[in-house]
Amino acid sequence: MRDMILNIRKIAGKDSGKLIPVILLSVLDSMLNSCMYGVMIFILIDLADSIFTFEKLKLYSLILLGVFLLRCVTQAISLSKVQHDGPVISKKLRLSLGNHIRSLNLGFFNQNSQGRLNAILTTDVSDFETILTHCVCDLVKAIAFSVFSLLIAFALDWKFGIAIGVIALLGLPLLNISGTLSARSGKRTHSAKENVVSHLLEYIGGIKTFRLYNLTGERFSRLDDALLGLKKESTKAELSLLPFILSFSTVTSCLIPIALILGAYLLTVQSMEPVSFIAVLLIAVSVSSMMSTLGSLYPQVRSLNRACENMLSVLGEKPFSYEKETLKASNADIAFDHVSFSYTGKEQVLKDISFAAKQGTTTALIGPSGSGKTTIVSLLSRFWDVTGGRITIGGQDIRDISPDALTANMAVVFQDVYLLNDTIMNNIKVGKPDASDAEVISAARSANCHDFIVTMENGYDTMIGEGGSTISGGERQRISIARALLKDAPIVLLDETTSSLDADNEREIQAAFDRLMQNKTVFVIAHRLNTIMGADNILVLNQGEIMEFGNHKELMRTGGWYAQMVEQQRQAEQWAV
Ligand SMILES: Nc1ncnc2c1ncn2[C@@H]1O[C@H](COP(=O)(O)OP(=O)(O)OP(=O)(O)O)[C@@H](O)[C@H]1O
Repeated sequence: MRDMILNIRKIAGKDSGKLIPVILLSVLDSMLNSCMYGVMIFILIDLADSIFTFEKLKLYSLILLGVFLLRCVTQAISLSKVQHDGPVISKKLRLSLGNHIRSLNLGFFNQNSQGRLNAILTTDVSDFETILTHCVCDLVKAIAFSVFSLLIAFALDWKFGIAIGVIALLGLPLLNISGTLSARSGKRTHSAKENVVSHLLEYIGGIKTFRLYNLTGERFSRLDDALLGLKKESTKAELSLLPFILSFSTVTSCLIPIALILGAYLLTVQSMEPVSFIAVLLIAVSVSSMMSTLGSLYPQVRSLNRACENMLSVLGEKPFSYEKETLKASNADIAFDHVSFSYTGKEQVLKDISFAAKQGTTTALIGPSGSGKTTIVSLLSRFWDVTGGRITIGGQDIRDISPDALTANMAVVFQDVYLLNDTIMNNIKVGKPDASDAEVISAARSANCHDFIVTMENGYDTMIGEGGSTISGGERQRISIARALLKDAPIVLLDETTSSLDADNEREIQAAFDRLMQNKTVFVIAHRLNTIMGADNILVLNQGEIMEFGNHKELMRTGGWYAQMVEQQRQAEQWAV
């Protein structure tokens, strides 16, 4: 329990303090509830003593009405606080989780499936909110009511107080076992849920591929298996808890017959008034039902720890460290200084890479598939941190600069163009959120996408589906080029930029890039050699090592891998002619 409270404080921070008034109001509500029983006992005593007058009726009615109204107010305040604070806590939590995830290197996503992250951001956050704001308060009410009732029972007759206390103590181990079981089975059910979400996301995202390869049936059966797994785990969880919840409620139900037998005995030996006997029976019935509520709430509250642990596992991941919020460099010269890198910590993907790219120059990265071209560009964008050596911009180590400041200085057009589920106008404005419509249109013209945009039904206000699913690959790429043009950043990273364009488009786009590249430091990954022959430097990579470095002429003179590739391409073109 102590761990859980510490975890709640770690996660909700100052917001966990918002719970204190709600918990106090719950205690007050339970106290008022017990008061009503107290008043009823007084009425019974007065009736038994035949001193129940009209004046007393008025007094008791007034007290009961007052207590009732006070309870209404208490519950209204508590409920409105819960309704207000709950969504605030979950909103802040989702934002802080999202913000934290944003600051992590991409290795985090290699180790955490989309299904797991999805389950944490949705299920765990809403479980945390619901359990914390509703179940915890109900649990406090049930405990407080039982304690107050126990005190009243003691006041009426200490023997009844002891009887209720003993029953409660007998139930505690059962309650503890069901809480522990619930926590364990909750973990298994949660991981089955993660599995379902992963399969669901894969099924939706890969539906085109599955259809093309006739895999819809097989993939659907995997999803079906995952759903079956979830059903099994949920049923197992319910069934494993059932005996303990039932035993707990049987033990607590024993309160009523015990009170009856004990009361009957005390009545016969004349050590108890009949009226006290009836009052004690009333208390036994209400405590018994309150303890049953406790039995079903406690396992739920214990599962709060699972949600806390999952969220803390994300929040505990170390974000990128940096010293400076802005990049203050006099130029955009980029240098790789003995850089090595491994995604897994085992296999070296880049080995001792050193080269310099001066501002205003274009460096083309070429080499066989898997040689490390994309990795170089990813390291420059600080999607990952180098494992050896350093990368500098204008002499500053990029690890000293905040990832936001770094990417603010880069315009990127990667292979996988992701467009938002928003209008074309807003998708291009991603490059410069405060750009005017005229600037957007000018960038779109330069990227050769204005013409196709204006033919669309709503022009620049046309909505693009999630990921850009409603437009063609070439159109998606040209919109992302317009974004890069609009951003006009000092560093430009291009990855396979012209692969989805036809020859006419490619010429026009190339002209737009030539304008964009002026006085910028450009890195371009291209498989077609004719697009990079004019580059200032060509870096040929092989298995993570620099094989050749120089401009087209220099590399042709050395007659290495690059020269062979150019020769092969020439011959292929001649064959084609
Ligand atoms: N996220 C990742 N986790 C683990 N290994 C990775 C990851 N991304 C790439 N790799 C591995 O790193 C190596 C270099 O990959 P990279 O994508 O940089 O090559 P590339 O030269 O750009 O290839 P291509 O031309 O096919 O795009 C490959 O062996 C690849 O399998």
